[in-house]
Order: sequence, then structure tokens, then C-alpha cells
Amino acid sequence: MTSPIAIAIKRLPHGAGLPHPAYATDGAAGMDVVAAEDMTLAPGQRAAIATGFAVAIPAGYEIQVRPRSGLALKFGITCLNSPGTIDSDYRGEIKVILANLGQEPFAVVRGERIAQLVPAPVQRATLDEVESLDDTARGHGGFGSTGR
Ligand SMILES: O=c1ccn([C@H]2C[C@H](O)[C@@H](COP(=O)(O)OP(=O)(O)OP(=O)(O)O)O2)c(=O)[nH]1
Repeated sequence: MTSPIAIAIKRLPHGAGLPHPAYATDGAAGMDVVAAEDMTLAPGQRAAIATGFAVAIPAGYEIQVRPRSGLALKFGITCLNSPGTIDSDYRGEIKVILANLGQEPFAVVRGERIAQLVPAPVQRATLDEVESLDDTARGHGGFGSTGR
């Protein structure tokens, strides 16, 4: 495991008193993040859930917002845009876009863990336009071309 990067965090007024995102175990890849508001999601409903904080990620890094597997399996709750991308130049409140893919209403409760945040290095690219691309065995095959 590489040494942790330092990310500045600013608590917003409606997030006062809530715990910062934190690793649940020594080996956890993601910091669990808690909701800063109550909201009930009907089946099929989606919403951007407040977290009550903002961050300044060092240049060259992002934070990925990922679902929690327990909520996904037990209740059908996922991050609709998974993995959500937090850009290093974003200074607004982090929000978690939850969707209820389950059959029952799901109550998001302030202070409960709703997702996890995974910091990651960013690899940028340049696009260099060419007349033709190099040949490969796959060619244009895709979308199930190798079988089910
Ligand atoms: O799950 C998410 C995804 C994004 N964001 C914030 C941080 C991110 O830096 C910003 C923009 O996200 P993204 O680039 O995914 O959104 P967009 O639809 O392309 O909007 P924009 O035009 O604002 O970039 O929104 C969140 O708080 N939670």
C-alpha cells in the first residue's frame, strides 16, 4: 500500500457533528461516507444526497464515489453514476447520487453510511488524430463478439 495522500476537508454548516469519511478496517480501500440528511427513496427513485462537506483533492488525483455492497445486495441501493468522479478542482459539496433499484422504499438516515470514497491517481491523455489505426486480431469485434 502506498502512503496516503493528504486531502483538505471543509465541514459545511449542515454537516456539523457528523464524522468525517473513514476507513472501517485497516485494509479497507474506501472511506465510508455518511449522509447529512434524511430522505426516503421510493422504488425507482434517485436523489443527490448531501454529505455536509467539501474537499480539495491534490492535483493529479480524483476521488471515486462507489456504492456499498451491503446496501446494494440487501436493498438495491446503488450509486447511479458509479463510480462518481470528484475532480481535483471541485470545491462544492460532495453529493452521493443514490438510486433505489429495489422493490421497497429505502430510508436514507442522516449519519448512516451510504457510499465509499476511493482516492485514485488520474492518468490524462492526448488524442492524436490519424488516418488509419493499427490492425488487431479483434478488429471491430465487440459487444459480445467472443460469445456470451
Ligand atoms: O457522484 C458525484 C459526482 C460528481 N460530484 C461533483 C464533483 C465533481 O467534480 C462534479 C462534476 O462531476 P461530473 O464531472 O461527473 O459531472 P458533469 O455532469 O460532467 O458536470 P460538470 O459539467 O459540472 O462537470 O460534481 C459529486 O459531488 N458526486
